[in-house]
Amino acid sequence: MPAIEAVDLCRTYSSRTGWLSPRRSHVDAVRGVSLDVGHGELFGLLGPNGAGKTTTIKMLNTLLLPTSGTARVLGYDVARDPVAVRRRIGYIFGGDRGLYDRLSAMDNLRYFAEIYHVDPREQRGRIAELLELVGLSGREKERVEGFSRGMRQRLHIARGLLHRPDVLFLDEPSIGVDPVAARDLRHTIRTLKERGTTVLLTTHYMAEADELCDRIAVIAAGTIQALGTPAELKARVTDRDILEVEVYGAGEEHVTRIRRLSGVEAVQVEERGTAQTVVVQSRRGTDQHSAVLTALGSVRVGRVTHREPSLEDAYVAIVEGATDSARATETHLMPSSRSAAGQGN
Ligand SMILES: Nc1ncnc2c1ncn2[C@@H]1O[C@H](COP(=O)(O)OP(=O)(O)OP(=O)(O)O)[C@@H](O)[C@H]1O
Repeated sequence: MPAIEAVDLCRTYSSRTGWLSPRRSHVDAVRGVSLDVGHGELFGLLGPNGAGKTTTIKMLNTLLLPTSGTARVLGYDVARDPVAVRRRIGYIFGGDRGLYDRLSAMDNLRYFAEIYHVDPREQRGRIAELLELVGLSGREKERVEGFSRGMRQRLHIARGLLHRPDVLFLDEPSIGVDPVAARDLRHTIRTLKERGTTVLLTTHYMAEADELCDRIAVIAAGTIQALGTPAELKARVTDRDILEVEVYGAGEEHVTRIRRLSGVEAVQVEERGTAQTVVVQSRRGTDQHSAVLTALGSVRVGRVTHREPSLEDAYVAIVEGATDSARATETHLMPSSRSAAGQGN
């Protein structure tokens, strides 16, 4: 039996908008997600903003009811047995919520230990052990308001582990933390895995996912687009050459021109202060160097480098593939919807 099992999970949000003439709108946030996470596995959920990651996690940890489909955590059905699920899981999300700033780290943990019904005789020992695990020993008497973002995140993790959950949901734990704090967080997450905790992690940082995850599901537009080990996902782009071009002031028209070049499979633009890095994925052997420079026209160009494909390139290829097929479906649907409108006139 897997630690987490989802079968065809769907969630539609319905909301009313407008006051005088209210209208109901629907968003299909998750559309048929199926996955299994093994005991002690560190499983990553990656995807662009709005892909449905948080909605999926919230259905698995009982905060949201699925519209359809089923999910079990440690054998308990999330919809029918939410209390049994909650007793055995921890949920840690990035950001500022969930801690009391005016209290010390120790008082925060004592307070949550009470809420989680941790046996009073065990509280002291467990809190000391968790402070050690997350590297906050010696800082426990300080108020949380003086903590850096990284320290807060580590305190969040300690809080989420107070009741010794077997399964931990980590929703973007490293959001907004500096590289050194992010490395410490990764160390903590790895230690949790070594201790046998099952972890479901969402992150926007590919290097983090590559380093930590046993398997990864890439989710876009509410469905799983690819699932496999980091090596398996990377294997999808081993037949590609990667060209990185540092530019100053490239616009959408330049990116579109590069996308249209024969042999180009995907283009991604990363903003880096005043500069941008245009990452061009092309079929292996189709040298794009001069064609890309021509497409950039008079845009100032800095360093140009060729490199091996990474997990991030695989991710971009998968997400762009999903966007292209969604566009193709829309285009495919458009003529018939137009003609339907035409018939009505
Ligand atoms: N409470 C809500 N009511 C209506 N729509 C919602 C609600 N929560 C999320 N959505 C919509 O559902 C879709 C999926 O959102 P979700 O937060 O699950 O994505 P995500 O992958 O976690 O995104 P991010 O990386 O930005 O956190 C988005 O289109 C979002 O706007």
